[in-house]
Amino acid sequence: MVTDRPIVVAGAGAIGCFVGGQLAAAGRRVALLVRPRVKTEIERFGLRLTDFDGSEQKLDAGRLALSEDPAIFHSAGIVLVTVKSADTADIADQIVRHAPQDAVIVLLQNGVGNVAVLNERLGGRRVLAGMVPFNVVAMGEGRFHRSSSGDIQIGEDASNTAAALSVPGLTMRASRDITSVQWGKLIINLNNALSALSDMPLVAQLADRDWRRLFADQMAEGLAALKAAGITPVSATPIPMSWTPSLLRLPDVIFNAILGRTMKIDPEARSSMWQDLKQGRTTEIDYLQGAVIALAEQNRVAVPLMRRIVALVKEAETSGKGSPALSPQQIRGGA
Ligand SMILES: NC(=O)C1=CN([C@@H]2O[C@H](COP(=O)(O)OP(=O)(O)OC[C@H]3O[C@@H](n4cnc5c(N)ncnc54)[C@H](OP(=O)(O)O)[C@@H]3O)[C@@H](O)[C@H]2O)C=CC1
Ligand SMILES: CC(C)(CO)C(=O)C(=O)O
Repeated sequence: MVTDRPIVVAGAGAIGCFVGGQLAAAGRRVALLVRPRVKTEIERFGLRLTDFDGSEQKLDAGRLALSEDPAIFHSAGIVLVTVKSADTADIADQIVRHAPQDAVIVLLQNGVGNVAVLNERLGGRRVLAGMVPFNVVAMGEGRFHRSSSGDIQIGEDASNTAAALSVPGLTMRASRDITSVQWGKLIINLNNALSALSDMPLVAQLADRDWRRLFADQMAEGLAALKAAGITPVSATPIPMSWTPSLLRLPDVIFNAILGRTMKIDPEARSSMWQDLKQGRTTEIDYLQGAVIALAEQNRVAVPLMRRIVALVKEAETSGKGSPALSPQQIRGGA
């Protein structure tokens, strides 16, 4: 059975180390395909997984197999793809070369296009799309901090892979409509760019009505583009998608009371795009805003704010100086 074989994390960074670490802590056989710097970090410090609720797990490096060699896929039962979207095609080619034909491939990535890239390259293999609602920040010295709540969702399958991957501290739920769930997450991920441009932690940013109005305006453009394309996103949060822009525009006191009751986010949460700018890496903007802009173009929907945000993120990528720490007014600038 594939579930008796190791779970291999393909490209372990923030999400891969946290998810792989939770599975290993629960006694699953886990192997991480890692870059040399991540391997050295884990070998030196082990893994320390901290959570927004204050819980913590520590694992010695010996509890996981670590390698930078894709031959590590050779006996995989399940492969968790946790690379950034731009690396999906490369990792797919490595999976084709090294993983057994019957391994189940599960995508734990943002964006909606990765599943097609994998299906195209992995023709005939079992590929399940997924959606990770929570935030993980790589804090250094082997610490990976989950700073917000929510359960991972993956596509439903006959073998119930979601149940096979659920352990204490990490629940995966099966979804019958994972594509709509991924679109719902993409709409939330439109804020990754604002978080990256603001240089603010998510909690501080969401506590400020000017930032929320900007997020709501961008989200309204996104929802209009999806509607024109006939896509009905499923909310990735406990709040229905169609209410979210109005909710974001509410005064601080009311918004904070609703947020506090529906989601847990701690002060350390930062979007993955903020982490990319900080580390001088190319962001996933083309796979997030880019996917919506493509739909908007096909359906002649105007998305001027989103286009301006893409231009600002690209400028920040080119400058290589991390977040430009812009204000909402500076971002609105030419839109
Ligand atoms: N971080 C978060 O809070 C969340 C992230 N996500 C999504 O999850 C996905 C992963 O994000 P995240 O974990 O933050 O990304 P990271 O960049 O932290 O992790 C990806 C890791 O994969 C490595 N990698 C890429 N290709 C290979 C390869 N061929 N062999 C070995 N290692 C490789 C990267 O190394 P290198 O950088 O050197 O290429 C990097 O260390 C993204 O789609 C993101 O949008 C979703 C929800 C929340
Ligand atoms: C923060 C979060 C969970 C939502 O925007 C995310 O998906 C990311 O950082 O990429």
